[in-house]
Amino acid sequence: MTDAYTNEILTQKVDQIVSKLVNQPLPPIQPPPKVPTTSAEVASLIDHTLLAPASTLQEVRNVCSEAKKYKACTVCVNSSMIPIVSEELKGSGVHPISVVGFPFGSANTEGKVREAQVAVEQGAKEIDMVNEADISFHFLPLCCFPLVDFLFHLPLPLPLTHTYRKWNKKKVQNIGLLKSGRYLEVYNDVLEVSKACGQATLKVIIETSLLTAQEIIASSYLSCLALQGDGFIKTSTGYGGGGAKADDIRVMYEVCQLVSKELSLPGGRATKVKASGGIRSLATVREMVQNGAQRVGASGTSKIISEVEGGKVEADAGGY
Ligand SMILES: O=C[C@H](O)COP(=O)(O)O
Repeated sequence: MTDAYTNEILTQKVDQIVSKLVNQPLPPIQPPPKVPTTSAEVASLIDHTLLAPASTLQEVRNVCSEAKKYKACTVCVNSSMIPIVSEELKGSGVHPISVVGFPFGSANTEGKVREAQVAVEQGAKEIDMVNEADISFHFLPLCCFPLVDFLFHLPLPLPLTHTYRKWNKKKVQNIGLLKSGRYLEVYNDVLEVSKACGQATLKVIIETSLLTAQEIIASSYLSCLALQGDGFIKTSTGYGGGGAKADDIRVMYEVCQLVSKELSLPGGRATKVKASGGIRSLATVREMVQNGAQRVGASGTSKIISEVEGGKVEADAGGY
């Protein structure tokens, strides 16, 4: 936990960056990122992923073999599979990744911390955690005083609180309960897991498909503040009903750059962006990179690599 921020401070900071970025078309990144062309370049960006709940040990072994064959960056699996993946990848230069709090992010922080610690002890070199996907976007000044906000949300048959609740529900951008202290919770959720990761790289999945444009900015911002220029923010679990979109990647990249400036990080060090969810073609990989992604999560790596090797660039069939 940190005493650097309070909910009020974070609410003000989130409101500022949201009003700066939301619905503002962003220019292409300058200088343009290098777009991968060879299979080695594409593979070096890819976290080869197998997160299906019914994945067998043999399927996990197959994914490890494919990743070694392609020279993928990593293999991304559920935490229970880390021991076998660490064994399969030993000495290969391909790193094991464990997801944490997957796929909904609604596990408590203590549970995510412990899951990350064990996965790192068992060989995970990167952790992909799911952040609190349900953040609420406060519009009303009353929300800045959590106690008042809490009292007003009690289901009391009072016209004033009833009106406030109705209005707030309309105002609240997101599903899920309006809970006071939410921004601080989201921030501390990432901070505590990042401490547990030690030298392992932490990526924070914000589940863009569940969030409004404002919330994508807010969740990216809170995660970047906690990551302090390290690690990645990542679009999707692949289980949230939608996947990576170029516009989302671009704005996430912009948030990473703005936080780097806000924290005056040396050499402009900034948290990176990982695109994941529904990426099934080389064209989509390239589009994500052009918009700021420096890592791609995909279960369809074989198809993407065969496109590169076969020289055939298929139109994107769309991942969802
Ligand atoms: O980390 C999440 C996965 O990369 C989702 O990817 P997928 O839609 O290619 O299965």
